[in-house]
Amino acid sequence: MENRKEMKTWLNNLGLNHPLVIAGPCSAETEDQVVKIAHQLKETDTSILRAGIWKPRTRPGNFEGIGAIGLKWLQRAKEETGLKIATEVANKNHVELALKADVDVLWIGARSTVSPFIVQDIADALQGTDKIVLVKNPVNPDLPLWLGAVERLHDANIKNLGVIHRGFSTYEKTKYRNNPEWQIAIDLQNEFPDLPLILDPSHIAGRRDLIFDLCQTSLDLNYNGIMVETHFDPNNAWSDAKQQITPSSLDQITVDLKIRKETTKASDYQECLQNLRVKIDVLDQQILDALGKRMRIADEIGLLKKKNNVAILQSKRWNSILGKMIHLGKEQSLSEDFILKFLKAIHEESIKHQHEIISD
Ligand SMILES: O=C(O)C(=O)C[C@]1(C(=O)O)C=C[C@@H](O)C=C1
Repeated sequence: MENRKEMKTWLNNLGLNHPLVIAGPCSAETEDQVVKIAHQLKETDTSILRAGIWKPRTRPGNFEGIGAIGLKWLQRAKEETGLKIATEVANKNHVELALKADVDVLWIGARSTVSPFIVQDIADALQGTDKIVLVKNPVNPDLPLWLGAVERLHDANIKNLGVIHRGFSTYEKTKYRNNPEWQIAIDLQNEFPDLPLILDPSHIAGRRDLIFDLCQTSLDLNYNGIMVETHFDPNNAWSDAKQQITPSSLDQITVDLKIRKETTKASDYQECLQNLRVKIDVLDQQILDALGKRMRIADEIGLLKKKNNVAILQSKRWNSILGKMIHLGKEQSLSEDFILKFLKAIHEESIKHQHEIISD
């Protein structure tokens, strides 16, 4: 699969002058709930109403979705509000029922994206559809697996594709329910700049107070839209109560979000930017020169160790470098996390060089 301008056609055809907003309850609970939320969302920037009908839960015993009856409620909401409707599909049966109910947007959930078997079954069932199909990232941080799922759909002649970034599972507890790992979405955009990319801040955050900041970060990273779980009574939602917000909070978020343009031709901006980028280019060159010089010294140490039959790894020395550099980094407003990543990469390369020298 290659990037093509036409990947964005379905999004452009919506004719929006703001990022795409997909919103609606985590789960369809009752007919009244779905229809009421749809009417409230109609008054916001929302174009697509979402609701889970079949809910994959981590552990059994939680509400697992209302099932096919919910599709009728979505259809009614669509008729009354004109919003497009979206739901998650996880197998051939779901696909058939959703297509029969004329669901406009089908998404593949994170737990399905991890399995090429499941994705292939869904792709086969969707073969050639003109519906919009969105692929959530797999639960594990694996870009090829995510793109592989999109490719399977693309190979099934499905043209209206997009991806949803919902974050990645981690064993350690962080402030997020699912770690954003923004770099993965940045790498995805580098490879497929025209594949519509939508943020699901609800599943990344797991709690409503983080949703605004996540949305703002995504817009600063050129995402094309957001998918936000909304409910008129979030605290009493049957699933994911902590991460849902009211339609009016969503409305406020879209008002407060700063939508930045991809770039501008304004001459003062271009001139200033050019000057600053020249400075960065010079510094990048200096950093590379310094890294090259450092590596040649590590090579000399490697030779010395070889002659004297000394081990490559010198933990005491390495820890003292780390401690000193973290301290110096702080003086330059560089985070400990960054300094650690940066130095570890240098150390790894240094060890690789010395290993080649010693085993030569
Ligand atoms: O000081 C050494 O012994 C080195 O080989 C240099 C170096 C480094 O790159 O800084 C590399 C490997 C050791 O684990 C410690 C430090």
